[in-house]
Amino acid sequence: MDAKIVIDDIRKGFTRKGETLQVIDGLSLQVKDGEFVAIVGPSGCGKSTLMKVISGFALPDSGAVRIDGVEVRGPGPQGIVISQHGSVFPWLTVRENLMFGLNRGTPADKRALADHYAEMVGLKGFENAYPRELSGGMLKRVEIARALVVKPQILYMDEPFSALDALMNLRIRNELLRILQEERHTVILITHDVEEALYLADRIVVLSQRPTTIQRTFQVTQAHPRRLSNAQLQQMKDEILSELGLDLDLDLDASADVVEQRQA
Ligand SMILES: Nc1ncnc2c1ncn2[C@@H]1O[C@H](COP(=O)(O)OP(=O)(O)OP(=O)(O)O)[C@@H](O)[C@H]1O
Repeated sequence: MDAKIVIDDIRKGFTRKGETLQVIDGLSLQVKDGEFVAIVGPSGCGKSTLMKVISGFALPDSGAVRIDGVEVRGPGPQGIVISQHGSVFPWLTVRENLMFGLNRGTPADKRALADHYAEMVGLKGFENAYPRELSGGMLKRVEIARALVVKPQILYMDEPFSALDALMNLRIRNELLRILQEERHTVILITHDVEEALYLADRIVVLSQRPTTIQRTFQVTQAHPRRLSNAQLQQMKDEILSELGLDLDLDLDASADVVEQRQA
């Protein structure tokens, strides 16, 4: 099957006061229709820049991104970005926020669709609430519903759950998996959280330090719901952390040394 998204040898840098900071250095990746790809990488390596290029919010200096064979020259209707910053309008109710991006159908159709998605993310009964009346986790669910209601083919998620507490993070991950089972989207997720990637993704791409390119990819074949205590997933987690330069055994040894030195 042809790839849904083709990222073809892209390069991207930023020039300031005559100095160029090279951020992406010849990166190629293909994402299949309906695939869930997670991207992890060292802090500041260029993950968000990559996401902006893939979603059309920034243009590469060279190379190209193609969706269904068509080169991306700007943000398109087939994809929606969910970021950590949030884009819920505070002056609109939950229902109005969900109806905002809908431009087809009668007002009654739009309302019914908005309410369906509010229910899907567990916000039934809060359709008339304003964002200020919701918790952080509920707001994030409005955000997800707002992205899903327009039925995008592609979800671009840049650290979408990083502002949430651990429990809400787990709940929303499960919510997302459930929705993805019902409605097939192609997903690209950027995350700092290796366990989140292991829990959700079909494939995990590890980026190198800046200027970034793909260092290694991991195929995650375990069926959902996954148990992170699974030996293969644990092994993969160790390998990914090691790719990221976070070798846990070494780090523990190093910190034990420090403790011993302090005690001496
Ligand atoms: N618009 C811009 N102009 C100049 N430099 C930029 C711009 N956007 C990003 N950068 C620089 O590009 C580099 C990569 O930034 P980016 O935000 O893509 O990294 P990241 O991997 O997402 O970071 P983090 O892990 O902290 O979320 C950084 O050094 C950043 O300062």
